[in-house]
Amino acid sequence: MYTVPEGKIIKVGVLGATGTVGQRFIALLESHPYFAVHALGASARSAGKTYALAANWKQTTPIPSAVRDIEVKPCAPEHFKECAVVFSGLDADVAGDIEGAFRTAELAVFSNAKSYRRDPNVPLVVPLVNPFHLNIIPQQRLLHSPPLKKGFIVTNANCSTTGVVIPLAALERAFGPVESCIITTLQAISGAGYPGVPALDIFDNVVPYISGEEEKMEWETLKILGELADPAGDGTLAFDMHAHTPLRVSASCTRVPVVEGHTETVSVRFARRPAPSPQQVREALAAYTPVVQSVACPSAPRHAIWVHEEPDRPQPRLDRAFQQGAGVSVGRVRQCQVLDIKFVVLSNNVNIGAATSSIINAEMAILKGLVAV
Ligand SMILES: NC(=O)C1=CN([C@@H]2O[C@H](COP(=O)(O)OP(=O)(O)OC[C@H]3O[C@@H](n4cnc5c(N)ncnc54)[C@H](OP(=O)(O)O)[C@@H]3O)[C@@H](O)[C@H]2O)C=CC1
Ligand SMILES: N[C@@H](CC(=O)OP(=O)(O)O)C(=O)O
Repeated sequence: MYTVPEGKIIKVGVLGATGTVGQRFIALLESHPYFAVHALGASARSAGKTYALAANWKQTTPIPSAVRDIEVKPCAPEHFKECAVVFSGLDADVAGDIEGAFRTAELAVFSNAKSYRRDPNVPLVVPLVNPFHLNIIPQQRLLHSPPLKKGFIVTNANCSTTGVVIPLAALERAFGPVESCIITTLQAISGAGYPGVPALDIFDNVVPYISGEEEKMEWETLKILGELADPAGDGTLAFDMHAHTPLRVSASCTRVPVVEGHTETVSVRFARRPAPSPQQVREALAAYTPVVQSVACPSAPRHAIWVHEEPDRPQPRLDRAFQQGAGVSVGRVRQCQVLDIKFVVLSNNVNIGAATSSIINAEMAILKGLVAV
């Protein structure tokens, strides 16, 4: 493993820097031990302005002084060529073409958009779950036309998927495969970006539909919890989509009048009989230590999963800022009369659901020697 020498600065760029996720990147990177923001990109509406003028800043901390006067550039690779890492918070409508062009220009892209999540050579990485999926990057480079030396794309997951796969990974590590999982989400309005859902739609209301969200959750969970395998034994890697035991996931997604923090109610059935007890599940969740913690990624949370004993937790307003939103909070672990166990999970959709995941993924890729720094 590569170790970033003390005092070394790694230049990074942020695409979609003015948006909800982009602003969170900027806020988090301000105190990062070795990443320094070097270039910012957004649409033609913002390009040419200083960041302070272009961004309608909505974070609870002030705009970092180091970025206030940086000129926002169009999202073209030539403006980012000095960046070892490029984070993307681009709108999905444009992310596919722009991120693809950045990869072709030999840049390392860590994306929040859905555009490449289903690509068989692009890892879909929730850093507290499957950082070993980064191992497909050399193959991704090789299969690119022309083959690449440095460029690649890593995606992170849909924010609701992220919240649920962390406890599911902990349960699978402790008790073996989960067979079925039924999820209902209560998603915050910040998940829809800015300005997001109109006030007249969400105030005093619950909207029981988020376009494409249920399908993403049901599919992404299988890629993330699956293995990166070599099915033909010829060195060609492929994601096995949890093939060792079929995993059935059913998601129902709703939008609720919460600003930040996605709540999800989750019921699971294990393959193993007898199933673990609620107390065994609580202990396994609390004990879960992801690899990114043991290799000291600076943005990894100290507790991947915080297990609440109080009967009325987790709650978005109380728990979304815990550990800067880098872990998840679980509570109400109890017996399920239909499947085996049910619980509630709360994750910060803009932090571990988006920007924090990309940052830890980049830290891990650097430690693995996959990024030219
Ligand atoms: N919000 C969340 O909780 C999560 C979001 N995501 C994903 O992250 C991405 C960003 O989401 P979010 O921050 O919420 O979205 P926003 O709508 O808040 O921000 C979108 C960003 O994309 C930029 N942009 C839009 N059009 C163009 C263009 N033609 N060329 C260059 N830049 C453009 C905008 O720049 P400008 O200001 O100049 O218009 C802005 O910086 C999306 O793909 C989303 O699906 C993933 C997980 C969670
Ligand atoms: N759709 C999610 C956020 C998001 O943008 O997800 P994705 O990156 O999968 O499109 C939400 O509204 O909360």
